[in-house]
Amino acid sequence: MTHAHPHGGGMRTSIATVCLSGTLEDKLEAAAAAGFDGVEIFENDLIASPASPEEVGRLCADLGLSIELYQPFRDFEGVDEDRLHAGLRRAERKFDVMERLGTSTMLVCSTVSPHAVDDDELAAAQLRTLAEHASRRGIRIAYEALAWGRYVDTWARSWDIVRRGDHPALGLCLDSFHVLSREPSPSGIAGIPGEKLFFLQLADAPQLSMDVLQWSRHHRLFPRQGAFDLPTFLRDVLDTGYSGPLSLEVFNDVFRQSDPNRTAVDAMRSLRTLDEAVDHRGRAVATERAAVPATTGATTGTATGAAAGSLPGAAELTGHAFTELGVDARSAARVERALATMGFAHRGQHRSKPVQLWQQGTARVLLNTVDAGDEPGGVAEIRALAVDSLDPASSARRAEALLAPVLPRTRGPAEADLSSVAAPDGTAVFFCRTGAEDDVGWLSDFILTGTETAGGTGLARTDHVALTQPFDWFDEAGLFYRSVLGLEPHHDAEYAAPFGLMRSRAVTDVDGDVRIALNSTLLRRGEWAPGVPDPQHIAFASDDIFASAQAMRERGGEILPVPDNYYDDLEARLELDADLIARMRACDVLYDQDEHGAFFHLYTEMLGSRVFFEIVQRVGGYAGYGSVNAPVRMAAHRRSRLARR
Ligand SMILES: O=C(O)c1ccc(O)c(O)c1
Ligand SMILES: [Mg+2]
Repeated sequence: MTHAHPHGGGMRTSIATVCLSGTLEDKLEAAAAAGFDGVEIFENDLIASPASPEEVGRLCADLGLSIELYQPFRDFEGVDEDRLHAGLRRAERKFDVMERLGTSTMLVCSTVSPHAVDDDELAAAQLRTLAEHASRRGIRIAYEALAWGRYVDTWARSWDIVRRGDHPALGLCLDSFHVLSREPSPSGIAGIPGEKLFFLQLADAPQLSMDVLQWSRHHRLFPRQGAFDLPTFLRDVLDTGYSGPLSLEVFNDVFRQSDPNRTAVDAMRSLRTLDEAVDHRGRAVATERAAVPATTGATTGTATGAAAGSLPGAAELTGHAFTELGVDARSAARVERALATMGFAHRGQHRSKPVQLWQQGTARVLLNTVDAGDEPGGVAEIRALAVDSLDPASSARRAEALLAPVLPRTRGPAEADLSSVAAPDGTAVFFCRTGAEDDVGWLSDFILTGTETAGGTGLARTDHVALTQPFDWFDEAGLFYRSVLGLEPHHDAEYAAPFGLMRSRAVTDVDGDVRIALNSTLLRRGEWAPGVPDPQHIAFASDDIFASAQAMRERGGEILPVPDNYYDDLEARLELDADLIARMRACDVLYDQDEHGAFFHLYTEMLGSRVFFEIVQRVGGYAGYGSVNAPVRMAAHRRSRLARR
């Protein structure tokens, strides 16, 4: 079902000033720069501004922003006569402000006042009076049920009151947080008449069991960053015939402190991604890949048109093409030795740049020599990851349409015309088509050394790339990879590690050909955490990890030692074959299992400042990343670093 929008030009996009950090002026400039059509002005932002309402109105107009809403007006309804008159007087003064700003919709949220009474008939009558006053000024009232409202705390009850109020200037404001925090799959929204739906606020959130007010005020996220089913919610709202803006209203402790320009871009990317999810999936399947023929790079009409310009569907990805490590004079030998003992061959040398190509199977690692830093052991970090796409040009256009910063070509390791964009943490993401007939030929930038990859240790391909994200960018990064590469998030996990709580989330394509694992500390890290600047790693897939481990040891490879206690615990927890445990113990192989199958993995030591390698074997469709074993790995890395001091 497609929604031809009545105005043809697509729905307006809007963002509440409360989503962004800084002064009102900072917020407005950031919203405009990210391409929003309008804003919700939060009263506190206006009160703190030295600009008069007229000046704010003019600034918005100059920036091309409409003021879609003024909010919030609190604790109005369900009161005695004296309080009603005080409320109406207060409202008239706010209508004055709105007139001077040039905006005509005021949000009234359901009362939390101890003076209010539980009487929907009274609330409806008083809101009708408010709407009557508003309509004389050309203003409309949008009534919103706060999830923690004193009496009115569901959308259904707020809609019932609006209906009873029965005034053309009285309508409903739906806020996805208030609705979905209480009712994950609400029914009946599509039955609201579109003309009574005055405003729509969109916010996502992680699934948390906590006080709903705290949940709302601290943990909201932009759509597709959390756990709410926003595509279905938005579909329902569009089915009403709603034609107002799609407005983001996200209260989030991190966004309140972050560069507003960056947050506004994240917000716009989120809206475009949501818009596409509504459009592509119809009603039910959240994880289905967009049914767009990848090789045509076809663009899709979107449900709301909120994706300004056209958003090419995500092209099918077929694997990791390469991962680029930056190494310096001190770390290079160690990284090269680790690759050699893992059975990689130094297969090529770049024609004009200090870049080596190492390969085994289809697993490719580029070593790019960079300037030395001051880390003990030398710099070693992941600078780029490259995916193979059936249509790299379309992938690059999609990334641009999703506001990914396009990187200058000189930044890349290749001379072929490879497009790349910067992920939130600065990692470059390249789109390749390695070995295809119409390959842009990044491999031909390398002069082959003649060393062949035969005689490796049985590593077939890159299984996943794991990137540690700065605390503040975790949700932004998850949305970035999800939307730009068309991946789906899986395996959110939290675990207690030696240096703090960790959070991990993987984003993968449907076939598991491209897997990116994101990790972060759950809280900001203090001073105590070890001198490890956020480790990163590349995992390679083996079909026989014991043979790979054996071959690696024969070449003098160092496998990260795993404590005996780990195997004793494994023996206690799981009924595994004693021989199997003995083999794991002998090879320092870790183990995990899920409902699909089993997972065996081993690690190298830390190489240089922050990189190590992993070898993994997935058996029977195991879909995770062994995060249960991460604390053991972290403790072992800590020990080996101390030993090397
Ligand atoms: O947290 C609040 O008080 C608050 C205020 C206005 C809103 O629109 C909202 O959703 C929440
Ligand atoms: Mg709201």
